[in-house]
Amino acid sequence: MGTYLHTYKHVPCTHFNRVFAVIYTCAILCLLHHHFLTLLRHSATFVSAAITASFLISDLILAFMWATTTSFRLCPILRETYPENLEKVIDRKDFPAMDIFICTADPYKEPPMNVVNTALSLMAYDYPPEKISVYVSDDGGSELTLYAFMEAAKFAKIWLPFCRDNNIMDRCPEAYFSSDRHGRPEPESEEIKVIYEGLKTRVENVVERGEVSPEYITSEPQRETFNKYRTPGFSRSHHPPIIQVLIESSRKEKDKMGNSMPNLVYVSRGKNKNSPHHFKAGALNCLLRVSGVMTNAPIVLTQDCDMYSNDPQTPKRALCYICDPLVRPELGYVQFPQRYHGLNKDDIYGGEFLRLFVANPIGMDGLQGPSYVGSGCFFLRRVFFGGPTSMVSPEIQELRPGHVVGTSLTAQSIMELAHHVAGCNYENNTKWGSQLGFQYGSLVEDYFTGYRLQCEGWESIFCHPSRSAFLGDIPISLIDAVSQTRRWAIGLLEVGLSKYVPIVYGSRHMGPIMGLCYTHYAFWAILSIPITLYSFIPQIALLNGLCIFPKVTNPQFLLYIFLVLGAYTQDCYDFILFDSTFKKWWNDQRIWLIRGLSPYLFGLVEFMFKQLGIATQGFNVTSKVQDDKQSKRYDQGLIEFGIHSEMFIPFTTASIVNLFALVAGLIRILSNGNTQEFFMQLVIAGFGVLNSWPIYEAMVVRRDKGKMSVKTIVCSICLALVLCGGASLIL
Ligand SMILES: O=c1ccn([C@@H]2O[C@H](COP(=O)(O)OP(=O)(O)O[C@H]3O[C@H](CO)[C@@H](O)[C@H](O)[C@H]3O)[C@@H](O)[C@H]2O)c(=O)[nH]1
Ligand SMILES: [Mn+2]
Repeated sequence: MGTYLHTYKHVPCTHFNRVFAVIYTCAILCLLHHHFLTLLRHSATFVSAAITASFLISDLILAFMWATTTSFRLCPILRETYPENLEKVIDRKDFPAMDIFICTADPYKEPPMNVVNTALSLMAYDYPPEKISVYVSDDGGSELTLYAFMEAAKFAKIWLPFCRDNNIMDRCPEAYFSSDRHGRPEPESEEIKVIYEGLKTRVENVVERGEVSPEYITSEPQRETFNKYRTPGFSRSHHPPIIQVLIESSRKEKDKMGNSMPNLVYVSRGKNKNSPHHFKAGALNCLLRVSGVMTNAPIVLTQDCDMYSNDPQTPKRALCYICDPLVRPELGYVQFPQRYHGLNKDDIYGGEFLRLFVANPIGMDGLQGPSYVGSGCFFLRRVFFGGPTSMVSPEIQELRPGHVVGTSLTAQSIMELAHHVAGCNYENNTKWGSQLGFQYGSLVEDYFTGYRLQCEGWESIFCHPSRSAFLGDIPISLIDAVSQTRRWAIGLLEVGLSKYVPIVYGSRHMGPIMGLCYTHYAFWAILSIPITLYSFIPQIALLNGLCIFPKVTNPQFLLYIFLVLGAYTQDCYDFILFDSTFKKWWNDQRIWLIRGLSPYLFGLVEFMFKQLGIATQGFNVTSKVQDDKQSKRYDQGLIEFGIHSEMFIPFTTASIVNLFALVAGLIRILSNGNTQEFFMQLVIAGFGVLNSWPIYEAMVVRRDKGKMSVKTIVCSICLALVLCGGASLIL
């Protein structure tokens, strides 16, 4: 292999994809043409015109989304890295320094013990420790999190040498101790486990009590620090900045074996009820500044608090691109995919987001590179300060990307400046959030930031090694899953309909195909329109004996079959191609329908409210707490409804209407023997019923706590009756 640091190859089916795209486009045009003609010629009544128009709109949206999806299939590439060759190109002592950012926002939704595990796994990277600085942003402003990290700092002195000396792969303690390790256990692992369990018990006790009780506070400086959280008027949304250096590498702080340690810094940025704090983007910008003042490493890794490292080689893989002597000067970031642990066998909530996190980035990798997905991304710090050829300077010298930090982190001048740049009013009248740092103005700051960077001319690379670089938590209840998707849908629309409309602005700066890729995400929410129309109109028409699709003998019928089967087969093929399974695909297509009828729909409505100035929810953090019974039901593959939510009503109503329609349609056929006319409507209703199976089970069969609530069922039945009854009056 020589001394290649990385190679790439094209995905095998690319030529086929291109040819298929042309054929499929022709078929779409035929269908749209047919819809137009019907609308013009055969719309005798208002009802038939309305039905034709709604299918025209639906099919236009589906065609548009299909075209955007196709842009990911035109030039996909697969890369490979060779970290074992890295040290032939660059000396270990010349590895660039790295600032690692971990964000957490709520000690009750994001248990501090998990955050600590993430931090430890990253501190234990196979990388010169003195070059690593881990910054933890605590948006929850919580002494619980700080306490957990104080304890973790002590444990790190044992854990890091243990991992290094035994060359452990699972450097996240929880993952290491809970995996069944085959063969001989590492020496000392039992003693370390006892120490780890002690740490865990203390942290969990403290979290349970909701405060750090006096017996856990061992020194006067510690007491002073915790007192900061207890001053009158202190709340998570209103407090001065708190910065605590827990491990300082240069202060000769050594681990148990006498080796250097990485820096570990806790930051809870200042907040004030009157100024917006911009959620995660605000937290990251604060860390960019604080780290800029303290270490100013040229490489920055952003990490969600639940995304622990699963492979200690990861930073070296990133260096394979960043330190490649032949690298393009526009390289801005290396993105690793978000992967998850604890998915159930067939991934009932489609939580893997295979398309979003694997297939699409592979598609964009052959163009200008993948979008940024919020976690697992190694940036060059320089990208946060303007385009590759047009530097934007920060307000103060110390924040410039090339600035060299001389003194110790804890020097008084440095600490003062760090507190200053972490203050809640620091950003007023500055360029942070627009021209500097992570972008403000969207609930998906990751997508928006990546998009703006690529428009500025930065390129990116997708690194997808076979052993996942990071593993995170996924939502294991339906309400969490749909709430997360709703937040994304809103955030994406915020970008899609801002002054940076991807199809116009994006295409102008990155070319039409990249523009289409970004457009695809921006308009997820409008998929709710065709999905909702197709879930109700054919079925209600069938209930009322109204035939709205071509007969089986009509050539138009073949067109429909080709379009539907073509899209579904290609979708399924992608899953198989990227090492997934048929069953996962099946669940994914079901959750796609549910998303259309729930988070996308609600996201679209909420976005419109937001435009009208009606207050809506902000960044609602996804819960990472695991309830044992709930986890068990998840592992059994049961969908968790449990509580009542208005978000469950549309798809439950749809499942009822589809069932009514299928039964009524079958009765009609049995009584007059004519299958031809209603065949397509029957198939659609049948497909709906097939997809709704778990919903019926949750309504009638299940007895566990995750079954559907009576309130949801009653509301949905009423709504279904109103819809069907209302329709029979009009039709
Ligand atoms: O005010 C906030 C809100 C959130 N977070 C952190 O942001 C991260 C992501 O939050 P989470 O609730 O896990 O959201 P997800 O929807 O699971 O996250 C996905 O979507 C987000 C954008 O909506 C991206 O930022 C994430 O990287 C991506 O994993 C977590 O570490 C939070 O602690 C903050 O630091 N401050
Ligand atoms: Mn998350």
